[in-house]
Amino acid sequence: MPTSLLPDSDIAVVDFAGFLDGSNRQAPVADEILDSLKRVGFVYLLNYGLAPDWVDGMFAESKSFFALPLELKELAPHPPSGAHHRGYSSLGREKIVQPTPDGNTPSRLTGDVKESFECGHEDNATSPNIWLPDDVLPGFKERFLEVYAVRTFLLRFATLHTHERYMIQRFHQVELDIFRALAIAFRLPEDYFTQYHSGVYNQLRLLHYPPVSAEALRRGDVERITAHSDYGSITLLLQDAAGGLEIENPHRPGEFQPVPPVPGALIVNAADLLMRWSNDTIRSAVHRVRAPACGAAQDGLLPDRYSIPYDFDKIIECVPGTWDAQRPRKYAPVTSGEYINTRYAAAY
Ligand SMILES: O=C(O)CCC(=O)C(=O)O
Ligand SMILES: [Fe+2]
Repeated sequence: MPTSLLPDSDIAVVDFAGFLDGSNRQAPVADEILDSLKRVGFVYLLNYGLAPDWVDGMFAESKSFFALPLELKELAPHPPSGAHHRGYSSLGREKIVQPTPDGNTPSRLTGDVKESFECGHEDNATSPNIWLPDDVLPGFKERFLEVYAVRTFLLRFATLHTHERYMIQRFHQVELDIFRALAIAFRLPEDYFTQYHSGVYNQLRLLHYPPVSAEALRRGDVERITAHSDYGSITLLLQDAAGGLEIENPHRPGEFQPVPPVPGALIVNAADLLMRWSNDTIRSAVHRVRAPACGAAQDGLLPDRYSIPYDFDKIIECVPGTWDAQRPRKYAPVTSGEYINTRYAAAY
């Protein structure tokens, strides 16, 4: 059984510590994660391996970036095409769209009420990073890259290597741990998924949703981020306490339920390629950011919301055990770069 389910939600809150320290590597931790991803496509992880003060530092970094005047943020402009998804996108530039079941991509006239900054691995030659000039926000680039590769001392290795320090890719390491758990839950070799996740094609996004009228959001006149499913394999999402994230109710399509902030938790949500990879046994849930049930100030405005999604790529053929003569493979193998670039290209 899941560690717990939130009230009014089907999403499990799973303590990952036992998996990381090796004391609970088999079921139930791995099974709970897979179970929640199959039922709802989302799971919360506690004690997932990133220190709370480091996460706070990421949000502080994000706030200093977005607090810059527009003309300075525009010194790292996102290119006109969404296929090169890097740099700064001002309010309304990104218009997330969800393909219809027949595969068409609708176009949108107005953009999401959010601004974003995207960055990836420095070794990704197909989508080079776009940085601000060094003197605009000194140290920003270095601190950002630290997310990918940082010399650090992780507690969980402390007992094994007490006097060494490790070059570690922090988010990437979390990703690999989650995929190890998923492989165990699928009763596959532990490296079944990790071998496809080099980390080079991953991206980190800083998102800022400025104050907006709660009423206008509820009426659907404006969107913070419109209903969509994610494109890659999984997304790791850090959200602040503002609220507003919702997923489509797995039992009542078309209705949405909140994914409320859980202090200290990382949200893990399965994306389209993992759904495809699992022959649709895992859900890639449609989600959006609207107005939380409470939270608007007296003037009717919702406060700022900051979130930090990190997502992945690679690719992708149906996992053994999810298909057989009765339930044939639904999808041919696909390379994720190709698939993901098509989806981002449609959003600009
Ligand atoms: O801000 C959020 O919490 C949602 C972000 C999101 O869904 C995305 O970037 O795909
Ligand atoms: Fe998303």
